[in-house]
Amino acid sequence: MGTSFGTVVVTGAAGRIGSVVRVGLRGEAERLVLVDRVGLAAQSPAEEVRQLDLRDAEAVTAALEGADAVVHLGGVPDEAPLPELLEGNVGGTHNVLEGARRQGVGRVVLASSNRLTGFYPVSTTITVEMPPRPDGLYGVSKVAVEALGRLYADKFGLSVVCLRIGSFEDAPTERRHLATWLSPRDCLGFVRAALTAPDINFAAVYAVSANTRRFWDVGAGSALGYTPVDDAEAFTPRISPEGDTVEHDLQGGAYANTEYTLRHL
Ligand SMILES: NC(=O)C1=CN([C@@H]2O[C@H](COP(=O)(O)OP(=O)(O)OC[C@H]3O[C@@H](n4cnc5c(N)ncnc54)[C@H](O)[C@@H]3O)[C@@H](O)[C@H]2O)C=CC1
Ligand SMILES: O=C(O)[C@H]1OC(=O)[C@H](O)[C@@H](O)[C@@H]1O
Repeated sequence: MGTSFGTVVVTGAAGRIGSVVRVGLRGEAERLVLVDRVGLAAQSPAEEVRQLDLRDAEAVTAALEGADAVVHLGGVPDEAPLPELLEGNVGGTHNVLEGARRQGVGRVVLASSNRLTGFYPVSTTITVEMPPRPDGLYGVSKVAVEALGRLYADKFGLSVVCLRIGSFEDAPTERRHLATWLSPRDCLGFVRAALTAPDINFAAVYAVSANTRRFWDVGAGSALGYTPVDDAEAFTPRISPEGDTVEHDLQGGAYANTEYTLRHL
């Protein structure tokens, strides 16, 4: 594949999703700037590493110099005390958006999460027009992430895509994943589409595989030009019903339990 993406900055590049995106965009991005607070080593001449904390606004702005796009994955990926979520996710995303505004970055892709609608019942099909019902404080932080994206799109004309990522796993391992799974291949498909879809001021899209049992309307996903290909249903025989100790009727499953948030207060 050719080098169609120009300079792409990936934050959280050392993480689970970042590692897959890094490899996936290798050879496709002319220059790949890998940002994380964890040390990384460049693995190709096209790669550059920036070890920094996303809470450091000046360092983030400097890392975005000359970027055509940023895929912002860095942050706290699950329930945590609110100050950590506010600093890491809300503050970190603000720094990325503000840096992108100052550096004239053409496209900002933000890692949002399905957990911002995790309190809806499993029987409801969710569209991106429906109001958030977060399953915890982490979900609340992602509501703020999307609101920041919208603000920077509306007020400053940035082009922002929020990917509401499902459960990113090599393969589904629990019953909830039969609805929420996002395969690595589909994850890359959504990220590539989020980087290249033309004429976007703001879009929020569920990034989920083509699961027979999915909870989310992916009509807007095809508006990005990507149709997912994997279906968790094929893994059903490998998933033991005993794996679930509680029957969950909320989309966030165990994440929506009262205790899950109380443990982090
Ligand atoms: N894994 C999943 O299924 C889902 C992930 N997401 C979101 O996708 C993004 C990536 O998730 P994962 O790869 O699973 O998480 P991860 O924890 O594996 O990776 C996050 C990376 O961000 C870095 N990071 C965290 N705070 C930082 C800071 N202040 N400064 C610099 N680097 C920092 C960490 O060092 C880590 O390498 C997160 O924003 C998460 O909320 C959303 C929905 C589902
Ligand atoms: O909903 C899910 O399964 C996933 O959602 C997320 O946002 C989290 O980052 C991830 O740790 C969960 O596994």
